[in-house]
Order: sequence, then C-alpha cells, then structure tokens
Amino acid sequence: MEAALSLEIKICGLSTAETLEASLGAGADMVGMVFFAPSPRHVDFATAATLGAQARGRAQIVALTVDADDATLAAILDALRPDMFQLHGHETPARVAAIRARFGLPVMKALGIASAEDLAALAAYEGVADRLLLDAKPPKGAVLPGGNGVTFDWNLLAGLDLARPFMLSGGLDPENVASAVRLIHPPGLDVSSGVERGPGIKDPSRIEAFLRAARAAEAEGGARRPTGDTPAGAKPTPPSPARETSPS
Ligand SMILES: O=C(O)c1ccccc1N[C@@H]1O[C@H](COP(=O)(O)O)[C@@H](O)[C@H]1O
Repeated sequence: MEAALSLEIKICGLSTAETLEASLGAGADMVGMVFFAPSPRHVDFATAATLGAQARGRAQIVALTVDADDATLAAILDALRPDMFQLHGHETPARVAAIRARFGLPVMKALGIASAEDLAALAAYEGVADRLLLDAKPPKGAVLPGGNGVTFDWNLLAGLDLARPFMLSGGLDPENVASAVRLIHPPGLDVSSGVERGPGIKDPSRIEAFLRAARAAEAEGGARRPTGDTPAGAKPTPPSPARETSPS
C-alpha cells in the first residue's frame, strides 16, 4: 500500500478567482490572502470575502497580516472568515498568545532566519503559536517583510526539532522546491513570488508546476509531518509549553 502523502503546501498572495482556482485545483492545502497595503498582493475586504467563499471547505484559508491591531484583525475575520492568521511582522510571543486567545483561531508566526542565532528565537514562539513559518529575512531596504523571493541557507535547519509544525518559505519556486524538500524534509512549504510572472501576478502554470514538483519530491520520501499538528479546519489545540531547540 502506498504511504499517505502529508506535506502541507500553501500558496500565498492570491488575489484573483482564476489563480485561487488554479491553486485549489492543483491540490494546495492552504491558500493565503495578504492584508498589507504596501504589498502588490494586498486584497481589500470585498475581494477577500469573495475569495474566501470560493475556497471555503476546499483548503485552509490563511489571512496574512503584519503587526495588525485587534480592530483590523476583527475586520479581516468578518470579511474573509479565515481558518488561520499568519503573523508576519514583529509580533512578540505575548502578542501572538493574545491574538490566539482573543480570536480563537490557530496562528502561524513567521520568523526570519539568516543565521544559527536566529533559531534561538524559535523557542519563545513554540509555546504560543500553532505553527512556525521559517522565512528569509528581508533584504536591506525592502518595503515588505516577506514575499521578496529570497532564500536563506536551508542547511541551518538540518536537525531542527520543533514542538510545533513548521513551513519552509522564502524564495521557493518550481525549480528549487524539490531540492528543499529532499534536504530539509519540511512538514510544510509556503510560496508566493516564485509562482508569479510579475510582482503580485500569480501564474497558474507555475502554481501547478510548484505543486507537482513538491509532491513528486515528497513521494520520493522527502517530507514528513511531526505529531502535534493542527488538522485542517480544526479548533486550535493548546500549544505545548515552550522548550529549548537544538539548532545543530
Ligand atoms: O507576499 C507578500 O506580499 C508578503 C507581504 C508581507 C509579508 C509577507 C508576505 N509574503 C510571505 O512571505 C513569504 C515568502 O515569500 P516568497 O515566496 O519569498 O515570495 C511567504 O511566507 C509569504 O506568505
């Protein structure tokens, strides 16, 4: 019997019905909508409501925010009705815990990785976030804290043992994703600009190519899902207490 495939793949920054449909049709597990005005992927509330209705029940819907206040999060919740918040700013562990408690949704905290020292920051978030998203740090002077299409040294993650599931992101694309899966065996992947034909313009053929390449690498034995994962659409489970990570 074939082993069940479990690599979770998120296509982020979707802003049109056509590219959302391409992602859902190609088997994305999560679809992300960006609520950050400086981003070329930013969606207004009306568009978010329409896209949310299209995706509901077919994939987990993720609302990406950057240092958003409670009023903004409440408005996003109303419009999109997401399954999860992705916090991609400078949210502290206390702020992550407060958002999770107030809104009753799982939260995924994005953290920039550039060196082994950055892995030390993960411990503080393991106890409060349902998932971690390990992204490249933005280049100097970048307007966006993510979605810049830059990778980091994946070797830094070798041997990483986290209490919560993580998604690998930053500069992934259809050409390099198989290498990432084979090297890191991540439980999840997140991609945005690598499946675009221009800033903010998703390309259905690149979305499909990304999912195909990632799934093929997974089928070769390149991905795993740790225990403690939050199943699709599930209520958030209390994250386990923070514990030390071993970066080596
Ligand atoms: O995509 C954006 O516009 C964005 C804006 C603000 C914060 C994060 C954003 N995207 C996230 O960044 C990473 C990496 O993106 P890329 O694949 O390197 O383009 C990804 O997690 C997106 O969700």
